[in-house]
Parts: sequence; structure tokens; C-alpha cells
Amino acid sequence: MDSKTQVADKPHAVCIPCPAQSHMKAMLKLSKLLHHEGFHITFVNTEFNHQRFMKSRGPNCLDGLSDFRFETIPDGLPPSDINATQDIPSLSESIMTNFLAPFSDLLVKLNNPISNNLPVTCIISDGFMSFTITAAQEFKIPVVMFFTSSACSVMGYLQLPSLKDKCIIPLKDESYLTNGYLDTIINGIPSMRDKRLRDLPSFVRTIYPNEIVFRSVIDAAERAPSASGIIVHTFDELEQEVLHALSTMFPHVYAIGPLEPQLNHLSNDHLESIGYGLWKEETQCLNWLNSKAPNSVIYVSFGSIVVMTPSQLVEIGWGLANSKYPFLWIIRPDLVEGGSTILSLEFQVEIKERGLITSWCPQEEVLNHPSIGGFLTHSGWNSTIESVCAGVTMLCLPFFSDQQTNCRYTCNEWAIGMEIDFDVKREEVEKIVRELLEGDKGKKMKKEAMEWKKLAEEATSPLGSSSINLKNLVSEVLLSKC
Ligand SMILES: O=c1ccn([C@@H]2O[C@H](COP(=O)(O)OP(=O)(O)O[C@H]3O[C@H](CO)[C@@H](O)[C@H](O)[C@H]3O)[C@@H](O)[C@H]2O)c(=O)[nH]1
Repeated sequence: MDSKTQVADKPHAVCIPCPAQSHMKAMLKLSKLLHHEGFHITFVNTEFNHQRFMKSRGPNCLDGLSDFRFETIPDGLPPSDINATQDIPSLSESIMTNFLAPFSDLLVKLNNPISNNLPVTCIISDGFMSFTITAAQEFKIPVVMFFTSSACSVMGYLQLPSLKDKCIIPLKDESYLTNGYLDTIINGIPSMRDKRLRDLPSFVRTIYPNEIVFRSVIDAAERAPSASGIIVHTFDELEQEVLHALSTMFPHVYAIGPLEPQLNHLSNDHLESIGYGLWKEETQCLNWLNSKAPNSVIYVSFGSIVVMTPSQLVEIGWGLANSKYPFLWIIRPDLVEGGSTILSLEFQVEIKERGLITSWCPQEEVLNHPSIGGFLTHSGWNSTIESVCAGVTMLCLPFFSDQQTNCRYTCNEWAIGMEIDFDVKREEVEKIVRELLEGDKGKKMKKEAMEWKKLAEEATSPLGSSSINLKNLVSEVLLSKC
């Protein structure tokens, strides 16, 4: 059989992430798994993010194989700083209005028999890119919405239209943010008991019904049931009840996470060279961690999008310094409002022996380093599930989006985290770091964390629930004809 005949039978999946760091990373991992399942992959980046990838990782970073290709589409936005995260509202608006046309053109191009491409069999789309449902209907192929989130936050997103219909949201005015209204228990959410409005994704806190991100999340929630199925980056054992409830709302729901351990099971992974970061990773921190005692270091990171106030930065910094424990802190160039990430000389002198600050690191390697004793996180989902995989307990300081929901489940349902007040004070940080690393509560949480780590390993073993769910996704949806 020549190579042309070999590829001729392959199914062809077009994978399109939401153009943001963590969404792209999760979609790349899923694409690699699907490639291993025998799919030809076309991975669609925006031109802007494609350039960022190339810049951060070098010109060969996306060298795949002939059956793992990259394509780009424009994002419809004016040019912006290549080192910074794009403005989320503008990006959301552009996704809703500008992406469908170039994406459909790309599908036409890929399907053109004279282009020598395989016809597109299915689309794997980020859950927030609902224009892909329109494209899939037009091309009569299945589309699966991939939520790079927890199942509980997906359930939260799905509640937004009905909360809006019941006039529970948007909030009447800003006073509702502080007058106790957010503590209202929301009854009737399948599988989510005793949850307060504040535990749902932060979009419930808007006071403007036409706010663009609010509208785009509502749009995604309303359109998701028209997709051929949904994929959630979680595992059955972690979110059994919510996943069961979701499966009564959608014909096909697949929990296929955590993705990284599944990839680790693949031997001879020719796609290793395809990296994930939009920023250059500093690996020196791994040497620094080698010099620290086991379970002694707090790793601090707020993901790729959070922006905090200078006061939050200073309070967190002094809280860490005063705890006297070593810490590794990721401060992206765009982490602080106004761009000022400069910490005082006094602070730098104080932390000299035990604090390391860097702009981006190989987070999963860091979390799995034996010296890491805890993770101060914004509760972004990728960070949360990476911490679960590593058996690392968390201090949760959520900012927006699904982070409040993830924080609630991390602290109350999975019992592996403690929450820090958004109006963060150094005394609280110092106290909670000590409680995590030396207190009874911290020790109890560590035991739980090790249990969840074990369950995550089981789920991703070759006969585990997530591996089976992935195979079912392929046979039941991706290879089915519309
Ligand atoms: O120095 C670093 C810091 C982070 N990361 C990686 O960056 C990702 C961060 O992802 P996440 O924790 O999900 O945070 P965000 O980047 O902020 O992700 C956005 O998107 C997520 C869904 O994909 C949501 O859950 C979050 O709330 C939202 O802010 C993770 O994979 C980390 O491993 C690194 O590789 N190096």
C-alpha cells in the first residue's frame, strides 16, 4: 500500500479551539489523542495566536506529521501586542460575528477534491465557538462541543438562560453585588444542591443584559444542545452526579479527562514536538525546586487571563513572604492592572532566600515536583485538574468565569482546597499557607488529594473510564453520519 492509499481511508477531524491559551492547550492534547485514534487532524488557530506560538517556541514548534496539520483564520480584530492576552470581550464579539465566514471557507478548501485533502469527517469545536454548529449543519457533518471546563461549571453555564428568563439575572444594579443577593440559594439545578448564586459562573454577576461576554455564554448554553455531543475535560469519578445530570440533557456526553496522563500512556508519540505555550517557559525553576525540601513550596499562578490590582499583588506577596515558606510565583508581564509588576526592594530583600518569581513555567512538571506542598491558584479549570492529577492541595482565589464554581467544588465537594477572600489581605494569606502546610486541615486535605490523584490515574489507564469514553466518542459520534 503506498502512503497515499493509506491516508485515503482516514477520518478527518477539524479541531478549533477558542483562541485563548488554556483552551488551545486542552484542544491540542485532545487532538493528539484523536490522532492516535487514527484521525487526520487539521488544527485551526487564529493568525494572531499562530504567530505567538511560533514566537514563543521557535519556528519548528508546530512541526507535526503530514496527517497533523495547522491552518489559520483571521480573528477580525485590529493588530495588538503579541506578548499580551487579547481583550476577552472584543474577542468574544468577534467570535460571534466574524469567525463563521472564514471557517466555512476553510472547510470548503479542505473539502475541495483537487486540493489533495481528505474530506472533513467531523468538527471538534470549543464549547464557546457555537458558530461551528451552523457550519457543521451546512456541511452535514457531526460537531462535538468540547468544554475545557469542569462538568459543574458546564451545568452552571447551562442555567444562565433559565435564570435570565426567571429574571434572577442580570442583577438589578451594582448594590446586588454586595447586599447579600448573591447568597440566594438557587433551587432546581439538576445535581447541584445548596448552591448559591455566587457559586455559579461569574457571568451571573453582570448588571448589563447586553454585555458581550454574558451574551456569548448564553448563546453557547442555548446552542450546545444542537451539537452532536459534548465533551467535558473531567473524569466520571470526580463529577459522577453532575455528569449523569448532563447526560439526561444531551444525547451524548463524554468525560475524557484528565488529558495529560492519557497522552503519557501513548508510546512513540511523534507529536511531542508540538508544544502548548504562548509564552516562553522558564525551566530554571525546576533546578531551584530541586534544592527545596519535599512538600515545602507553595506554587502560585493565576493562569493566562486574570488581571489583578497592584494592591492584590502586594498583599499576596507579603502574605507569602511572612509565612516563611518557600514559594514559586508566576507573574506574567500582563498580570497586574496598568502593567506594573515591580515589587519593592524591601520585599525583594525579604524573599531573596526563599522566593522565586518567573513569568511562565512548565506548570505540570512543577506541580508534579516533590517539593511542591500546595498551589495558590485562581481556580481556572486546567490548573485545578492538573493539581488533582498531581495530588496537590489548593488555596483558591477565584476571579471570574467558572473559577467561583471550581473553587466551591474544590473546597466543599472534593475537600482539597481552602478559599481566600477576593479582598485579599497579607495576614490571611500567611495564616492559610501555614494551615495548608502544617495544620490538621491541610494534612486531611492532602490525604483526600492523594485519593483523587489515584482515581485520576485509574480513569486514564487504558481500561479506565476516560479512555473508554474517548473510544465511545469516536465510534458513537465522530464516525457517525449526520
Ligand atoms: O506558568 C504557567 C502558568 C500556567 N500554565 C498553564 O496554563 C494553563 C492555565 O489554564 P487555567 O488554569 O484553565 O487558567 P486560564 O488560562 O485563566 O483559563 C481560562 O480558561 C479556562 C478554561 O479553559 C477557565 O477554566 C479559566 O477560568 C479561564 O480563565 C494551565 O494548563 C497551566 O498548566 C503554564 O503552562 N505555565
